[in-house]
Amino acid sequence: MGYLVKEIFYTLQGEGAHTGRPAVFCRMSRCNLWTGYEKDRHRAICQFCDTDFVGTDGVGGGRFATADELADAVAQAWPSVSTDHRFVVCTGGEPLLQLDEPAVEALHTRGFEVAVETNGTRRPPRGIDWLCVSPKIGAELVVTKGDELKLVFPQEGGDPTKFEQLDFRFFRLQPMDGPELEVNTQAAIEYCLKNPRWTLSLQTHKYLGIR
Ligand SMILES: C[S@@+](CC[C@H](N)C(=O)[O-])C[C@H]1O[C@@H](n2cnc3c(N)ncnc32)[C@H](O)[C@@H]1O
Ligand SMILES: Nc1nc2[nH]cc(C(=O)O)c2c(=O)[nH]1
Ligand code: SF4
Ligand SMILES: [Mg+2]
Repeated sequence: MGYLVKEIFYTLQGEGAHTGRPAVFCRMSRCNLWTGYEKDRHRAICQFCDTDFVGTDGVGGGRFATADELADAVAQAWPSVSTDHRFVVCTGGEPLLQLDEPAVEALHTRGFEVAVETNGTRRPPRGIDWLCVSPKIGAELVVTKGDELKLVFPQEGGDPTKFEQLDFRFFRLQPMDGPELEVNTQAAIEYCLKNPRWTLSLQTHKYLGIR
């Protein structure tokens, strides 16, 4: 068993409410909505993924046998020994296939606030400090409350009004990256202007040229 991790790296959170905040990203391997192989993309439930989450071969990646080993690797990526302002974003792939309560506890023990980016198809363990759910049309959403709902926009059959009654503090539209990014960004801007409950989330790291 253990935890399979694609990569662990330190950068600024690029998206959502914590945009600009220094964070260690712990990108877990594997997803339940796509194999991660290009040959399978056309038949995946989630077809627009911008991420390589296959294997454990990225910077800082590997197989960590225990929660303590995983949390030690995350702590090692934080630039100072000071535990002030420590922040980890668990993402993937789909982190909730692997992230469990012992891992969250081990990260807390090392002074980390724990954020998660999830597709919302798996129940989160207790103790997560910031839960960002990004629903995928065609996949059952089981996580109906959290801190931030970040809808990639537009998605066929993904009218934002479908999500407005859920129990989140922030509702964001994130333009779908890909060949239509510019058009999608304009559409998201227009949607937010007309429906002010929704606010724009840009993938600022891509504009800044950081990871
Ligand atoms: C790679 S996913 C990993 C976490 C989780 N599997 C999920 O989907 O939320 C991280 C974030 O990137 C978003 N994302 C993935 N591909 C995107 C794209 N082409 N354009 C905009 N956002 C995208 C996801 O919706 C999610 O909010
Ligand atoms: N800088 C930066 N911010 C991010 N926010 C969410 C990301 C993700 O892939 O989950 C991500 C990422 O890959 N890089
Ligand atoms: S659910 Fe997340 S990690 Fe999985 S394929 Fe979609 S965007 Fe990528
Ligand atoms: Mg990303």
